[in-house]
Amino acid sequence: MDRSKTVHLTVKNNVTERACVAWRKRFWKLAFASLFLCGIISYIHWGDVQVFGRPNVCSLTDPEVSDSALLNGTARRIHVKGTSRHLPSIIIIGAKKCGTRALLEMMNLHPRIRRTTREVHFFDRDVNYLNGLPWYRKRMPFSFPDQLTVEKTPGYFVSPEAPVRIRAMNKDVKLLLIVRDPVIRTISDYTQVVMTRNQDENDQAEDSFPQFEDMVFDVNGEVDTSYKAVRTSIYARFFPTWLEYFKREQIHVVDGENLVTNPFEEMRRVEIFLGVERILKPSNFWFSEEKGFYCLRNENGDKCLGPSKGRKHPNVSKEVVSKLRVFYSPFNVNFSKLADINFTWLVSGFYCDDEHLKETAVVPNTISDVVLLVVSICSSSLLWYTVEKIMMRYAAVADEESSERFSCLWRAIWPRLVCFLSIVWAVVCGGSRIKDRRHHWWDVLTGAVLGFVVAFFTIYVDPHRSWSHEYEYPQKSEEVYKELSRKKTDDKRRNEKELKLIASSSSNLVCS
Ligand SMILES: Nc1ncnc2c1ncn2[C@@H]1O[C@H](COP(=O)(O)OS(=O)(=O)O)[C@@H](OP(=O)(O)O)[C@H]1O
Repeated sequence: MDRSKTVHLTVKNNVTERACVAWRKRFWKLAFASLFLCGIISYIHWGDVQVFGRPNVCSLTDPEVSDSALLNGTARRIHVKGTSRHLPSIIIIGAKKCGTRALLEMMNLHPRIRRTTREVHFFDRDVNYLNGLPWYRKRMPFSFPDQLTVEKTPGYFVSPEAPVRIRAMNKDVKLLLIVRDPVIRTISDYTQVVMTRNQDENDQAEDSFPQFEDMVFDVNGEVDTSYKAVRTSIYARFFPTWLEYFKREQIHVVDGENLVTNPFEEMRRVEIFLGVERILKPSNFWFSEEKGFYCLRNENGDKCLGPSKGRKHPNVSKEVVSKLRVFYSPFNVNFSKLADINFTWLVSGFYCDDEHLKETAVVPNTISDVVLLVVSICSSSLLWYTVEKIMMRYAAVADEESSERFSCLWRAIWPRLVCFLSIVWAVVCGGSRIKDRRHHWWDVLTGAVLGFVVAFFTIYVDPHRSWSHEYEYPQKSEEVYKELSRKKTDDKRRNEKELKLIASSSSNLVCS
């Protein structure tokens, strides 16, 4: 009897095992299919493809100047029926020499956006501001009601009055701030002044103007913060005022360095921030070897920025550059924290090839980062351990109930589903942190490695688990099955005995 029971149990276990394999296969098929579907949906949503509700670019014409006119520089003001001037709902506030013109022209490629051609200086110059909003509106381009007007004046960023004045006009306005490596920005600012001065003084020799070093350092050799070109690059000094008047979500910070090397990526972020259709494509940007920068392209032709954009910078010695980098380093870290962004060049990028700068680099929030790390490791291990215990318990219950489906669900499907969803969640979180520039990809990769190590040890310390990814407890379930069948046989015997007893006592009764 024992032998026949064992055979029966082995067959039963094999059947359960086979059913579980089928369920497992089904699960993976379903998981991969849903992952594939998610991939397609996110590609359509985030990628270069916009299948649903893609507006017809050709039907949206520039109401004021045709693109071809803009591209060949013969723009004339044409007032198309149904258009009017609107106060801007988007303003590029700066910073000067960070690529504000490039950003504006790239935005203008979008049919939903109309831009002013000139800097208006309304909010930073009293003489203009006193003219009132009607004066300001007159300087705006004609646009259709569904189009957004954008204005750029880099001087706003450093103006103490501009934030409060802009808020008084429209507290919901969307602001764009473009920043680049502060040292390069300072050199660019200096170059512009030198060039303009030399042009004004009938093209005198370049060295008639003080050298860069003489401008940025005072007589003691310290960085001269009274020099405007130096001051403007201290982004952390001006940004807090903007945060006083506007919510952080209202200000989009554009990476000026990335706009030079990867304009499509930066413009995609701008489109997302503005909530306009994603229309710009990589083909809207082409690299001009002659200019050394990306130029713009639309169906009407090509356009590069003028000669005042992308000027040749003077040679600045490595020592001067290093000294300036040390000076800007704490301000950069501060700005990075305030804006909650992490441009690689802003906090760490340039320290790599500069040995002595590595020592002076500010490491932000080291202690709180370590505490956070320990807390997160402990909590995730504990959570995982608890989840696994619950699943083990249910697997045992399922075994006891000897329900094949239930057993498969807890032993084969459920743990895999939890695992799979956790990994998908981690990947999506990591990806979005990189995308939003909250983390560098290197941080996310390190986090992932750390996660795997912690997961391995969590599993390793559990005495009931092996590193086999199998949530099956063969000895346990075998024992459970044996116990169960023993109990069943005993019950059956007891029943039979009781029945016999009842039968004999009832026959006795009848006979008597
Ligand atoms: N695509 C493209 N073409 C040309 N130039 C580009 C481009 N993208 C960014 N840049 C950089 O923009 C810098 C000028 O910045 P701004 O337009 O903000 O200058 S200004 O404040 O309006 O004077 C300018 O600085 P300089 O190189 O010092 O001239 C450029 O480096």
